[in-house]
Amino acid sequence: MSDVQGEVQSSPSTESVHTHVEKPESSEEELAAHVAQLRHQIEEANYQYHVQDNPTLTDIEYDLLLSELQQIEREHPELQTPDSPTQRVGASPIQDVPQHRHPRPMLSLANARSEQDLLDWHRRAQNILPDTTFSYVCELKIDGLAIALTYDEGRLSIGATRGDGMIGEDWTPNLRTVRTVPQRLRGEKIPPRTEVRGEIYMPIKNFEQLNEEMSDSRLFANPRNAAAGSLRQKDARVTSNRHLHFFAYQLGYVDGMDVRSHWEALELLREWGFPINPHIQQAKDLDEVMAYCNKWEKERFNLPYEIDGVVIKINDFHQQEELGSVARDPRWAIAFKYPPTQVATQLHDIRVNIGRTGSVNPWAVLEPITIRGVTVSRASLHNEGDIQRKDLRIGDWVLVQRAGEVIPQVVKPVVERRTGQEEVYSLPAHCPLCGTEIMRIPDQAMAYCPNTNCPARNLESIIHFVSKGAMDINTIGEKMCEQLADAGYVKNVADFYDLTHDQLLALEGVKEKSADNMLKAIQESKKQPLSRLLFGLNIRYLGEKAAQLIAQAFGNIDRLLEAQEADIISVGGIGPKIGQSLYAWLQDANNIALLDRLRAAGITMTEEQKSISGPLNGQTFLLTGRLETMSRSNAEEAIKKLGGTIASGVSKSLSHLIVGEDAGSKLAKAQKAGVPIHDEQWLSDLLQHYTA
Ligand SMILES: NC(=O)c1ccc[n+]([C@@H]2O[C@H](COP(=O)([O-])OP(=O)(O)OC[C@H]3O[C@@H](n4cnc5c(N)ncnc54)[C@H](O)[C@@H]3O)[C@@H](O)[C@H]2O)c1
Ligand SMILES: [Zn+2]
Repeated sequence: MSDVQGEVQSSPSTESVHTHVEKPESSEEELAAHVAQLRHQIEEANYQYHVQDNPTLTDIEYDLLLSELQQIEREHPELQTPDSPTQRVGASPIQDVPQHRHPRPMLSLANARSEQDLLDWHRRAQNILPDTTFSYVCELKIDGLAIALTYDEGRLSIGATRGDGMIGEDWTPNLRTVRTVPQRLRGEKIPPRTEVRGEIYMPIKNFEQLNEEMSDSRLFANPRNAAAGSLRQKDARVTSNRHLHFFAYQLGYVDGMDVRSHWEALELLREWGFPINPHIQQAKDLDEVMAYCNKWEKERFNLPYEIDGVVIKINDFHQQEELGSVARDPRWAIAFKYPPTQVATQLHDIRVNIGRTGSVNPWAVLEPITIRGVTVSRASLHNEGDIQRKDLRIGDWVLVQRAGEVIPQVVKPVVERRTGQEEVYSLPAHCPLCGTEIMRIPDQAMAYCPNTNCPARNLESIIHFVSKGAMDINTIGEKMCEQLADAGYVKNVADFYDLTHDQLLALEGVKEKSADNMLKAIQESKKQPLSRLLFGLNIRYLGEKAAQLIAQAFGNIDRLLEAQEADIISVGGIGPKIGQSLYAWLQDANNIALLDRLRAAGITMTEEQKSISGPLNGQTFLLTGRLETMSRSNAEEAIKKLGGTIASGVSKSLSHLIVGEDAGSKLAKAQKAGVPIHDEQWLSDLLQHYTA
């Protein structure tokens, strides 16, 4: 029951997963049977969604079923029943949690999906209250779950979920663990009793973290389910660790105080210490409402939490009361819903491609679907570990998400839709391009084709070498790289510098002029600094930023080649993963040979040291011998951070020579040149002085 996401789902009856139900011949009996079936499906979906926090349909599929039922009931009022899901909200509370009867029902919201729907809503209100001008409050529709908090004499006494709208589940101890739910009201005006409503939600970041810690069938589909599943836990300590947040958006009721409008109520809630969403705005007409809806449709992906639409409320409480409600929705409010970011589709196959560092990258072949106006037929699957963690099987129905990010992601399988025919996937044992055995690194989710001459890898790596952030040889594009690789002229990146005019002319479609331009750009690229070269060399994990940090820290390739693994890892911003990978790359004889060829070709292998302004500006330092309390590269970095420069050798202009154990010839040279000489203690005092 309550520790819902820990439960294995019981498989629902199969008809609950077919969303398209054949409408029978319109004989009365058959229509009644159809209605019964629709209701059964909707009830089942409600149970999975509201009680198990684990939807088996997407919202679109659910909404289609519900609106079909609503339409039939409108056309055939004789088929309406008070217990139809069109008349009720959510799902009944579960039995073994204390129940709370809401003094005022907690309703749902009617949906609008277009401007026309909003105009219709407005017209219906206007028909009931002719000659009335409405003003509105626009709010983000936070995708979480609604709760009602009761305060007696200003103290939180009950916290309950919406349940079926009449009776909710009492989760007071768990709600007390949510830090943004006030235990006591602040301020002067404390009523004897009041009820405040709002949304419990989980920020996207925390949702993603939580899902990373979860496994396979326990994955949450979205932050909404994660919030609901995390609140409804038997053990309040679990809830407490789940990073739930709260926004208040409604005054349920208040005893002994006169509040006239929703806007006034929000002000009061703020005074009492409730978190109120900062983006709530008043609107004087539907144009302003529409502008708000349009604005947030685009900007919603920059929010730290998910919203699925905008809620528009008629501001005046008196008007609200006169409008009242119909079935499960108030007439004075409406939800403007955005197109969904998640859609369910079938996973037909999993394929892999080989990246420029040899990484094996699996991707999903999907039954094409449209998400937010774009047809999606493939999605990234990150790596094998991710596929296993999510327990994705070929043939599965999967939830695919296209939210802020451009590349669609497979969120999770819809386990309830499995037929038993699905196949567990494992990566090919051999590289699909060169046949080399795929290598796995223990403790890392990644798999690699270790063949440095793998055609896929070669092509990708030479494409990367000429690309913009790397050597920027802009007259050579992807297509040309393919031609050069196919012709056998470029087998590794050093081959670019041996290309001849005649070779280029021999390629299809290459004329004098373009051959000239290519050679010129290749020539130019020799001036690129060390950081560009390092980034261009396709060293696993070494991105653009890391390459810059390394080049800044070591200044030239020789010092980098001399460095120990620990020296590399100790560079600020470089972790052990990058450090180990770079160090291993630099030890490999093939790579050293490659660097030698590049050096012989005349490529710049130094980095101009960025001058940082600081107290040591204008002073040059040289360190020699072994230091006791810090590594040499750490010390050098600290000096540079304070604006000092590291010299490349002893000269008269050197400001300080720092001498450690077993200092060599530099010491003698410095003594001769009359350079000030200091020990390690002097340096650490100096650094301490400026950094303390
Ligand atoms: N996938 C499924 O199987 C399945 C099953 C049941 C329900 N659903 C989804 O749930 C929807 C129905 O759920 P519902 O009845 O909660 O309606 P709703 O989510 O469309 O709207 C009502 C809810 O909006 C929330 N809300 C967020 N911000 C708000 C604000 N500022 N002011 C007021 N309310 C705010 C509240 O929680 C409120 O209860 C369906 O449209 C469907 O998308 C899906
Ligand atoms: Zn290969």
